[in-house]
Amino acid sequence: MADHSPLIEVKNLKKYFKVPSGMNHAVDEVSFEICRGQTLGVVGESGCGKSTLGRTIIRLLEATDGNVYLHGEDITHVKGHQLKQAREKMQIVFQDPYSSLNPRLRIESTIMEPLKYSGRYSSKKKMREEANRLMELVGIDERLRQSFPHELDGGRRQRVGIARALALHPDFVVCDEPVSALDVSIQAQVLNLLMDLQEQMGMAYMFVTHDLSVVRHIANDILVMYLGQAVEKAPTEELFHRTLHPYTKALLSAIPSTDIHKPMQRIRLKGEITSPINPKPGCRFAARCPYAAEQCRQPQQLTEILPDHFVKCCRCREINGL
Ligand SMILES: Nc1ncnc2c1ncn2[C@@H]1O[C@H](COP(=O)(O)OP(=O)(O)OP(=O)(O)O)[C@@H](O)[C@H]1O
Repeated sequence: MADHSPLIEVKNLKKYFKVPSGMNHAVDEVSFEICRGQTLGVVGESGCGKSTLGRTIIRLLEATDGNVYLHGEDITHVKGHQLKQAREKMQIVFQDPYSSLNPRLRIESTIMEPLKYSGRYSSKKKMREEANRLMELVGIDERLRQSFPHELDGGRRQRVGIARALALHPDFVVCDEPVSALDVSIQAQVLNLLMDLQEQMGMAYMFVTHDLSVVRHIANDILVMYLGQAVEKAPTEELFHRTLHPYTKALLSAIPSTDIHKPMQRIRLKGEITSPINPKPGCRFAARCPYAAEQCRQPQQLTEILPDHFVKCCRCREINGL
């Protein structure tokens, strides 16, 4: 029977950075859940807080406020042994497989590192066997296992990054732009590998990207971020077919249409991007929004406008004729 309880639950998560001119609200009250075997795509422009969100959830950064629950257990501030356990269950695949791999470690040793750290293996032989199993799982040829990272191409390096992330059987994986540094011809192979592994192992993915065609292919649900906040969240096809937030409409209009009968009208945003440092309480998109009005100066709530379709825009019903 399918398990519909959330594997990972994020509630009102905030991550602020202190900067000389004030506080950068990099992640501001973001909430969502992901169930086992499901993928949440997180999209938005550069600097909107996607990576900070992922890193805060898996405890690479300390949350300013809010909570993260893994299998229902609050792991936001756990320490010591509990933190080690939580970290093993939550892993990350980085964008640039080259800079995230130690150039002096051979591939096999790279994959054995987390196995060593876990203390779960009684001998080097057992660790090596497990590393070999992992390399086979991600399709790294036996002849490449003693190579150094610089001897592999980008796609194979990313396979190593994936094997390393999966070494301790995580339940939740943040995939932070895992294919954007790769050639287009290799991207599909790595995406298919991630999807196959998810099917076999049942992990939940948070898939960070600015490439909307990638996310449409891989995600069950999509969360759109703008300057640290979630502005729209819906199941993937619902979001593409019934886009409700003015920012998401602009974002999707940038994807080239494959339907010659429905050419997409590109919406070009004008106006200044609001600063994430000490932002005012109203809608952060208002300065660039063609529908901005007086009421947008008020704090906005993420509201369920249609079943399972949430939007943070007080004019949403009006501008979409709902
Ligand atoms: N260590 C840090 N100290 C101060 N500010 C930071 C730090 N890390 C990120 N930021 C700021 O937090 C905000 C969100 O950055 P983040 O890298 O999470 O965005 P992103 O959406 O992942 O961008 P990209 O797609 O370019 O990776 C930005 O304003 C960034 O300048």
